[in-house]
Amino acid sequence: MTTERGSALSGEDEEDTALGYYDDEDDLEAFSDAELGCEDGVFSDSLNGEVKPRILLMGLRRSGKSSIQKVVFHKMSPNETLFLESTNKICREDVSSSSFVSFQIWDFPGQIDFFDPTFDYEMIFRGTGALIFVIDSQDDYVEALSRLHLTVTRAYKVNPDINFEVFIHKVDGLSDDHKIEKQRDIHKRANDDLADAGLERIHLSFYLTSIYDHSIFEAFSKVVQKLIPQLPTLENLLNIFISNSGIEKAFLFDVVSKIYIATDSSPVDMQTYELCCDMIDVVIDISCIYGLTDSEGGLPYDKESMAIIHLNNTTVMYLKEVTKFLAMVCFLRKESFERKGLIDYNFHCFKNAIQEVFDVRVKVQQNRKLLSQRRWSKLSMTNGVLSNPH
Ligand SMILES: Nc1nc2c(ncn2[C@@H]2O[C@H](COP(=O)(O)OP(=O)(O)OP(=O)(O)O)[C@@H](O)[C@H]2O)c(=O)[nH]1
Repeated sequence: MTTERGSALSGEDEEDTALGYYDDEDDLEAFSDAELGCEDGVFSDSLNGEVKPRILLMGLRRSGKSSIQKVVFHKMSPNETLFLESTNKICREDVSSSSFVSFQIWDFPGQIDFFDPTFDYEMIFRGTGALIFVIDSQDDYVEALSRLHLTVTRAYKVNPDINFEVFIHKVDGLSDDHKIEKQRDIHKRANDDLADAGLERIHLSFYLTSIYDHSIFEAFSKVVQKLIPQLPTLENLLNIFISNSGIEKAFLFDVVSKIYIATDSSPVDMQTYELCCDMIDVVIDISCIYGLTDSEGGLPYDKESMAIIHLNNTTVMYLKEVTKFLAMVCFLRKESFERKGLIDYNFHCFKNAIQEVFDVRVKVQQNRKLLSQRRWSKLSMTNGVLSNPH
């Protein structure tokens, strides 16, 4: 049973948790509701009370599901995905890298049959936070659309709270006009199918993605953000921070996956996001080469990690460590950076506030843990009495 791995990853204080990207392959039939600890819309490890949203990766064969997972969470280079073998069973992976980024990804084989009576799709959808359906935009997508419709309607019946996310994938081979055209067509057809079935209330979100640029990271960021209950608080804190520090834009990044878990309320443009990703790469690469002593392993990122980059258009990029796996990346004008003391003081207050949000989360988890332990011991007592009446 794999929940032990989940427990090992998610200790009481996740800040102490080792970088937690784990591979785990299991036959779905091996799971039961009780073992997985399914609750409404989320996965809860029955022993440690950790609640992890589940993200499903679905779509036709060769649409690019495993490549997405490998590129975003395993730092695989896009070219290497050419050699990935077809997935033939469900692969489950725990992603628990930072205080706020903690979820499970289930990668499904393309040929899975929902109507197979041995396939317990109700159990799977009941524990799901987001369903990502990947459509290969370079292929004929008629079959993918009918599959999308089937999957979404089935899932919605079981769990109307699932976020449905459609990745129109492999758009690297398309011109800009062609991309927009494809998105419009897929959007229209998918929503028409739902309307014909009287299911207009199902909301589908669409993203143009490719593993060959940052679009896949940006799309994944948006999917993950919807699953972070503290998101409004984080956004609010960022808004307060930037308005008091003369900063134009600030992102809170998970440094391992380069998923941004929050940003202030001004709009995000792709170029800014790409610059942030590049800056994180530079910091990690330089630290890897010059920052690690021989005895150290793991991520070369700590309390001292910070970087300042002056761009040639009078913009300054400022990166600072927030927690073991989170970094703040800010954009500001050269003039505003002259008040670095004020920015650092405000950043200090921001960091404390984040810590408080995190403490509340830990408390909730501890309470949940106590509750589930009590339930667990009650259950084993009852079983003991039943099986051993003497
Ligand atoms: N051009 C392009 N090719 C991609 C992209 N993403 C994945 N691919 C390629 O698509 C092929 C199939 O990718 P996989 O990740 O194995 O697809 P899958 O959906 O997991 O396939 P199954 O395991 O059979 O369900 C590979 O050759 C990838 O290199 C992309 O964004 N652009």
